[in-house]
Amino acid sequence: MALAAARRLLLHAGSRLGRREAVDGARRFANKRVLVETEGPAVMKLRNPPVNSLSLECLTEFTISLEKLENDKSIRGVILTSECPGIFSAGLDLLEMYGRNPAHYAEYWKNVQELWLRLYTSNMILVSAINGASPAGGCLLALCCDYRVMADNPKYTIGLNESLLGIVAPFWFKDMYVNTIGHREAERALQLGTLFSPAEALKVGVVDEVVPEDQVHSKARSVMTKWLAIPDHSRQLTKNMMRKATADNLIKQREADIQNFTSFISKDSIQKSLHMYLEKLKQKKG
Ligand SMILES: CCCCC/C=C/CCC/C=C/CC(=O)SCCNC(=O)CCNC(=O)[C@H](O)C(C)(C)COP(=O)(O)OP(=O)(O)OC[C@H]1O[C@@H](n2cnc3c(N)ncnc32)[C@H](O)[C@@H]1OP(=O)(O)O
Repeated sequence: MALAAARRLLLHAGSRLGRREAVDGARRFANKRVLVETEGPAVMKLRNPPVNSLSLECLTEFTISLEKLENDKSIRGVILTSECPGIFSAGLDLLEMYGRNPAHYAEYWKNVQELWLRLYTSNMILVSAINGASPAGGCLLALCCDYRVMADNPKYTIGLNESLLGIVAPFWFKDMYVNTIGHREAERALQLGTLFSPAEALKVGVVDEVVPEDQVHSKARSVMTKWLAIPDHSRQLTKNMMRKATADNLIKQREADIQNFTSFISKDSIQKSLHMYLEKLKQKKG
């Protein structure tokens, strides 16, 4: 209920902002954590500092922005990137999965599923300009895209590292990984929780291209131009043919997946693992 109300408020605020900024001449709309520019190829920028973690608010704003773009028939493609220096996205917000109650976990997971289903089955062309670290849920966002361009900076890593946190990537994360890099590579990377450097990610197929950091956005734009030259109807039908079974696999068991997540994440042993991981992140500073 609370989330539905927040969603209505955000939609309302989003459209108000949209109108005001259009009057200024810049075709863009924004909410607090997501900025969307629709001048030229549409660009969606995550801006949830310090690390673009996907908090419930961030997920909601992201989903709403995507919905608005999907409803605008003049927009055929979106570049997904980050406004936080050195970070694409740190993935799901650990604080949404730690020390909360089961109802909160269920609500959070429903919204994670929702964003994934929308991104993965989007009719639009999605290109990610990965301009920073992209672990776990950050990698998931990138994997939903049709093409991934990553900055050539060895400090940036990408991959599904859940097992390093003592948690398990859900079956639909795994399915998408298998679809992208094949069964053997996915099996190894998931068990080890591998975070790939850009060069390794390119080799294994987690990303499609690695370019110098200052060329990530221009490369993403030129990729978009190429993809936009393909007729929408044939490209969309092909994308649907490739992805539908994977998405349907979650759709048919959404409720069970929410229950699984809620009971798994509520376990004392899992909460303890998350606590230790969060402490490790804190200690890294000191
Ligand atoms: C068998 C049945 C299974 C059923 C299903 C069950 C499944 C559970 C599966 C759940 C899936 C989860 C997927 C995820 O996405 S989990 C999140 C994984 N993310 C990470 O591991 C990233 C952790 N972060 C980092 O590695 C680094 O922060 C960094 C992104 C590389 C950036 O490094 P740096 O620039 O040095 O910044 P700091 O490390 O100092 O961080 C700043 C600040 O941000 C906090 N933080 C970092 N990441 C997160 C996060 N993901 N969520 C929340 N908060 C985060 C960090 O703690 C610092 O906070 P303080 O300033 O307060 O210390």
